[in-house]
Amino acid sequence: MSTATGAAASNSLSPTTSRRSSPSSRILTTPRGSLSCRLLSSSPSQSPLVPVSAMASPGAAGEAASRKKLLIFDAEKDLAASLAEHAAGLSEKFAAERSAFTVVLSGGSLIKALRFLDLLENEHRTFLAWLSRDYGPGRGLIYLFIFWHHRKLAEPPYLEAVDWSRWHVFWADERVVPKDHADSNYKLAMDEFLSKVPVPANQVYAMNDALSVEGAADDYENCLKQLIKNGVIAVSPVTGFPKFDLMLLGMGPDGHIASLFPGHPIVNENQKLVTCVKDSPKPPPERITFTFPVINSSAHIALMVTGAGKAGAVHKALSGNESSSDLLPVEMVEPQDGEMTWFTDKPAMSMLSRI
Ligand SMILES: O=C1O[C@H](COP(=O)(O)O)[C@@H](O)[C@H](O)[C@H]1O
Repeated sequence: MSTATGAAASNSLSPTTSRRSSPSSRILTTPRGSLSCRLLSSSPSQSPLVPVSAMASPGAAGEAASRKKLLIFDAEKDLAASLAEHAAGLSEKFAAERSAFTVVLSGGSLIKALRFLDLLENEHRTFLAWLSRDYGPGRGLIYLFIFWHHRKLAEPPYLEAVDWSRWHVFWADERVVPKDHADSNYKLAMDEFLSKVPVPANQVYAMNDALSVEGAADDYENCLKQLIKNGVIAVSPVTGFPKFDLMLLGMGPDGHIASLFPGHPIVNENQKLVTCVKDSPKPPPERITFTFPVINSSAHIALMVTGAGKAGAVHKALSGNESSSDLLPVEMVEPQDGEMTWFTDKPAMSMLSRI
């Protein structure tokens, strides 16, 4: 059995998750291959999970196992910490290797999981509440004094350890609305994440919101091509498409990723880097999105899927009962020149049976 080498175990930048979690590892096999599976739980013996169904091809499964990993967390904060460690570790690796770290964001719930800052502050609040309750308000006040006094040291390690100047930030998809609109993925990321970390503003590549949906897609594709010429974005020698260092994806309850929706013809786009949709089933209707060849050429894909509302799509994706002509977009995420890690929780996995 191969063991998942998730970020929590491998990254030296922060010990937070490995300190708090008690991991156990398994292989999750599916008809379309297998996933190295790590169950991260504060009480692993009580944790349910994990699905196994017949493996179609041992050879292909072995290859897929090395490319796909599944992490299942008990608590949202542990998932967020592990995702943060994963991103920080890759940032360190790529900044050293190629002086740039190209990161692709999505919208939705993923962004909440990237809020590195709130994570530790919440932990301080919890610790403070415990200290005050069990040892009296005096101890709580002393801790509060030390915390504020050493506030810079107490801030999450990423702020100091990550070389944010190497980050180049993109979006896997964007809703075609003004940048200050509540539906904008750019606004969400700026408000919740990018405004809290010192990524240089000229390395944040937003969609041009002054253009039509077609114009915005072409403009974003041209932006990518220019950055390939400049050497900021790598190219996959396997696919010939841009190879982003880290692609952060979420998944909708219907199994969509980025703005690639089930049954929409653009899921079959195999030439363009960026395309558009004018009839998105989820509002707003006009969106631009990376195509599958770009997504699947990434060096690292992190797919964050949490909550019971996603359990149906997760079940379909990981149990593989449907014919290949009926794949959900999430099932079409297949790294061609890299690896993929699912960051999930137990509610999202709840429709899958135990091993
Ligand atoms: O519309 C979108 O939805 C997906 C999933 O969002 P979530 O809130 O269910 O996690 C998101 O990944 C995508 O970027 C966004 O445009």
